[in-house]
Amino acid sequence: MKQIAVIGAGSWGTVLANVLADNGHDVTLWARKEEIANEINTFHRNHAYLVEAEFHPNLTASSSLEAVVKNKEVVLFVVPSHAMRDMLIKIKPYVRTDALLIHATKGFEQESWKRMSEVIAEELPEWHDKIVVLSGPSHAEEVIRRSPTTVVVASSCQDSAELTQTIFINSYFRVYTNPDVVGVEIGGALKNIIALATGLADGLGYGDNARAALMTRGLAEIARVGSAMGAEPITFVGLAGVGDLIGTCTSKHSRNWRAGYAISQGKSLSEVLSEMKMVVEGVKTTRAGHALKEKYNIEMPITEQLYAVLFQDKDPKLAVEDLMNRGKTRELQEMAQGW
Ligand SMILES: NC(=O)C1=CN([C@@H]2O[C@H](COP(=O)(O)OP(=O)(O)OC[C@H]3O[C@@H](n4cnc5c(N)ncnc54)[C@H](O)[C@@H]3O)[C@@H](O)[C@H]2O)C=CC1
Ligand SMILES: O=C(CO)COP(=O)(O)O
Repeated sequence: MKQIAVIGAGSWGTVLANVLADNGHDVTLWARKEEIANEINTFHRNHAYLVEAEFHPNLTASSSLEAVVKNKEVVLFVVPSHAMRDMLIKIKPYVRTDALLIHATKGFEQESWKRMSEVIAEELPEWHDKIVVLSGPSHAEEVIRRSPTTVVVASSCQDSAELTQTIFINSYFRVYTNPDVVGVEIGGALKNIIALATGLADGLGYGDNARAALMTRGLAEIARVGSAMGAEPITFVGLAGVGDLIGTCTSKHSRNWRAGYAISQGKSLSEVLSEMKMVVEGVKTTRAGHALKEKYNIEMPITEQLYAVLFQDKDPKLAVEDLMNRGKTRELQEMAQGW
């Protein structure tokens, strides 16, 4: 049994905390709002994020970072990417020197375009080679029902990856290890761009062929930029790549898919974001993907078109036309750039 702190009481943080509590660990969840902590402690519920779920009684919550993090053997970060650095700065004084650090955030830091483990390593350098990332096709709404789910945990430290696997794995939550931190983080983050694009295409009524095209050609983009950034290409055919693309681009649970769908129905990006109570990482990640494409001089046509739709008012139908009318391409030669 481990003493575990979970930072972030949104949908994913709460559900991961509940998996750990199911596994017999003593789990304390940090909630930004005191009323959410009180609701979890009193009613074992967090209705703002998970309407019907009732949590394991071993799961308690607090809005005091010090109380949550101090003396904990494991600290799990599940805040949106834009909040990661700020949270790290705040918890730094309380983290035990031998704590296992895990994050489950899918995104990049804005402007620096750093991966989340790079941000953690900058703020907590003693952990630079031991950080673990948890990713894969895992919608909170299904994990809370204990529906069979598979995820991957990546770390350059095999012991840390295996310890994370051991504390999370159970009969509904199967955990694989992978040493490729870069690939797992990039796959998990960039699939949100493709999920947004798929929501748009579905909303425009383009159908199954277009969705399959976006997912497959999206994977090629992810593999190309991922390889350039040092990922193992084979990771992208695993859970953090193909797995999460399928899970997100075909799911109505996906906030990214739903945001894309809403934009296809004529809503502006700011309307969509203000109506959605939960984080839509793919919007900021489209900016990151666009910047990475420039930095590594890589072709990412879907990312480029989505960027134009989201931030330059391009008509989504015209974006699809432009994708379809690109120059002729040789599939194998082009795919080989990523694999
Ligand atoms: N919801 C899901 O099914 C999954 C989510 N993820 C990833 O997990 C991360 C968190 O997502 P969710 O829990 O779904 O988001 P959410 O929108 O449900 O909750 C976000 C949480 O972060 C807190 N928060 C927001 N801004 C903050 C700030 N500036 N400082 C501190 N706390 C802040 C909110 O109060 C809330 O508790 C994202 O990177 C997401 O991509 C990954 C896999 C599955
Ligand atoms: O990453 C996720 C599932 O694996 C969650 O995706 P959304 O943020 O689009 O809901």
